[in-house]
Amino acid sequence: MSQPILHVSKTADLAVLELAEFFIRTAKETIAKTGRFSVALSGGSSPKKLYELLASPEFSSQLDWDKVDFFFGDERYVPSDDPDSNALMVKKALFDPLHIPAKNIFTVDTSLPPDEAALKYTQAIQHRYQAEQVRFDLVLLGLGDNSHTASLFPHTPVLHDTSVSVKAVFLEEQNVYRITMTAPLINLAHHLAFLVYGKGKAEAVDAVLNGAEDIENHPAQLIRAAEGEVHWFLDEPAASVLSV
Ligand SMILES: O=C1O[C@H](COP(=O)(O)O)[C@@H](O)[C@H](O)[C@H]1O
Repeated sequence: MSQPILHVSKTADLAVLELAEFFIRTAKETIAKTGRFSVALSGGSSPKKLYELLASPEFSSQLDWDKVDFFFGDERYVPSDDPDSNALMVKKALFDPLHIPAKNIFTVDTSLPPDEAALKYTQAIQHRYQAEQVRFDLVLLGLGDNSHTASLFPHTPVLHDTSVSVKAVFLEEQNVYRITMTAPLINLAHHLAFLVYGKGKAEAVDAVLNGAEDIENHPAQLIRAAEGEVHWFLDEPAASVLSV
């Protein structure tokens, strides 16, 4: 299993720029080899800058976006027009500006009950890959200050789920459901890329990368590429307590 590859930039904007360049390079190489590029996007607030940069003329002109299939590593269990929706954030930042066709966007149907939404999403992913093994070309990930990634939150049953699928998870503290890819599904990706910036994430970054194994408290430790590479795009504040 390969070691994480760290890309530490002076500022958040520079970390986003380096990840945008990595995204385009990886997508072009994959499309040249296979004809398409499948990516599972992360949500929350950190990646909004990335999606807006990818939608800018400087970057959007570098890729045949019609050859990209967009999925979501996780989704909040809210209506599609809810401000907390990851898909709505990406729609505004990337899909609408680039006029991405609906046929290439695979979102979680949160109008269904949580478990049905998760099952339907699992089936949508399996259908896209047909009989081949479900391996995303790239999965983008964030990191919460509590070491969650996607919606793999501390002390939730999904941390021990060994299936290659999407599951519904109930977050007792927030009294909300989330829909998330399991770690085994994420780990099958050819490339995994975390985007983490800000001093508030520094302790979590160090605990995940250098701390003792403790997936209950630091679920992002579950992210270990089966055969691919795990990249961390960090700014200096987020990397500031990394024990060398
Ligand atoms: O709730 C979520 O949190 C993580 C981290 O978000 P960030 O804004 O702190 O980077 C995000 O990756 C995930 O997609 C989202 O649902």
